[in-house]
Amino acid sequence: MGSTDGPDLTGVLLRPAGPDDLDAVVEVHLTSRKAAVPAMPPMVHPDRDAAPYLRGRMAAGETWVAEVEGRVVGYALVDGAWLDHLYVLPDFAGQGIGSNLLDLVKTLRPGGFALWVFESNEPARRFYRRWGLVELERTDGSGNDERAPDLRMAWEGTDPMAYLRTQVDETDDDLARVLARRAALTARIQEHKEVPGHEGRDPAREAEIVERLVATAPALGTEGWTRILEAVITASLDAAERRA
Ligand SMILES: O=C(O)C(=O)C[C@]1(C(=O)O)C=C[C@@H](O)C=C1
Repeated sequence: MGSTDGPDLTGVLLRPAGPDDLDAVVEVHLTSRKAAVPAMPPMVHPDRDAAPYLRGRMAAGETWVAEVEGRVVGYALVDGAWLDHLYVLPDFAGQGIGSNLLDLVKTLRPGGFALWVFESNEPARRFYRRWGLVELERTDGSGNDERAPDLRMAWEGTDPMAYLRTQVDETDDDLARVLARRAALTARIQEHKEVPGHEGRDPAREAEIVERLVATAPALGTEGWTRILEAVITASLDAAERRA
């Protein structure tokens, strides 16, 4: 202990990882990840993939290790505004090492950060909630390798409004790209319709679309999705007519 490399929050040394730490990080990752089953779904990639994967992740982001008596027992990997990994060896769990790593990440990212946690991983969700993270978004798991429902949790940083507004802005940028793509398709469809444009609207087709939207994202409800689709289709048909 007593190194000046990084904060020493509880007598456990936290220090930035170097290339020589790869093997130890892989060991912590595999051991902790496997011990977390069944709270986490079983790993879908073979153990031999862990080293090249983690080498790449470590090169892209910042990794800090927790060391006890010269042994790496935990690590946190941050990339941009994402906490990609936070693992502590099971034998060293419950000693505050995870919360020390999390505290460190808060000092590294005072503007806030997010992470993905499996919905089934109650212990991890409880841990993050306890240290002030909030659940921002749920997915059905179709976007992760394990195909298991997960949640985006965030620490909203020292200025939560600024963090959340940045998140809204990024989401609006995504939305704009998706809606432009959709509007272009609506415009193309009009070229193939006997009665194109507003006059040729198809209420049955629109009801089907609403049903799918509700199934994909129930939070906004049938009423909400009906209004949104109405606005999207109206604006798209207007744009198609202006272009025609
Ligand atoms: O599918 C069609 O018939 C379309 O014209 C496309 C579209 C849409 O944008 O989704 C637009 C208007 C119709 O009422 C239904 C759907």
